[in-house]
Amino acid sequence: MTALLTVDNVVKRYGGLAAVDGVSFTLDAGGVLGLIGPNGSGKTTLLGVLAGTHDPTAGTVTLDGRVASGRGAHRAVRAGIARTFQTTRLFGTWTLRDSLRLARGEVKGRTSAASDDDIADLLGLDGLLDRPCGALTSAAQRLAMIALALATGPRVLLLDEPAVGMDTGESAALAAAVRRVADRLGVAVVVVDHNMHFLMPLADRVLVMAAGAVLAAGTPEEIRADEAVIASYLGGA
Ligand SMILES: Nc1ncnc2c1ncn2[C@@H]1O[C@H](COP(=O)(O)OP(=O)(O)OP(=O)(O)O)[C@@H](O)[C@H]1O
Repeated sequence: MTALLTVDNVVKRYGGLAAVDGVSFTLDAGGVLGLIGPNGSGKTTLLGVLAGTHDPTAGTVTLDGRVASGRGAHRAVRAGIARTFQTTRLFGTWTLRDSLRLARGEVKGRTSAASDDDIADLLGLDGLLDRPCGALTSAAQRLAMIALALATGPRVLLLDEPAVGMDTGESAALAAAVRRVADRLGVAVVVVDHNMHFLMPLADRVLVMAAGAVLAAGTPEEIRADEAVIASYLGGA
């Protein structure tokens, strides 16, 4: 079986600095890849290349065999790659339902087959569709950002620190929601987060970055036992 997403030797340079330095991995439909590493190791830059906002200096990202990288964010979303950001971006006075309508109309020729109610159900936001986004808790606002990304009908979902600021219960609910999205919609998920209690039980595989390169890749169990990873990043986590 060919992978849904193939990242092949991606490099992103800023002058003399290789923020991403030859990263390769594949991801199947319904798979969840955790992306971890110290501050400045290149995780956000790599997400930017996947999302089309950053042109790679070298290498390619292909979705179902078609090159998706280096063509801008809009074309990446149209191809089926959607992302969320570290900060929430919602109109406070708009309801979640109105926001979903806007998100569905944003990408010509691409919308989710799942209804607003289906998306809300998957994410544990049922009952909140008609509330103004500004009245939602910050955890619900983070889930609402994922709902907007899902409204564009992505095949690949990129999540940039979705659990930041969440307590243990909230991050466990988020992990369960992301798992449902992967399992039921068959969406491939790449998730960056520093919260190992959230990420390790959620991810099928984990990629550890250090200074732009891949330090280690494997199952969460393999990564937890990897001495180089423990020394450089995980410590006692
Ligand atoms: N636009 C830019 N111009 C120059 N250097 C940049 C730019 N964006 C990122 N960098 C540098 O690239 C490296 C990787 O940064 P990046 O933000 O991708 O790391 P990160 O792993 O996401 O960090 P964090 O965990 O803090 O979010 C850092 O050294 C950063 O300073």
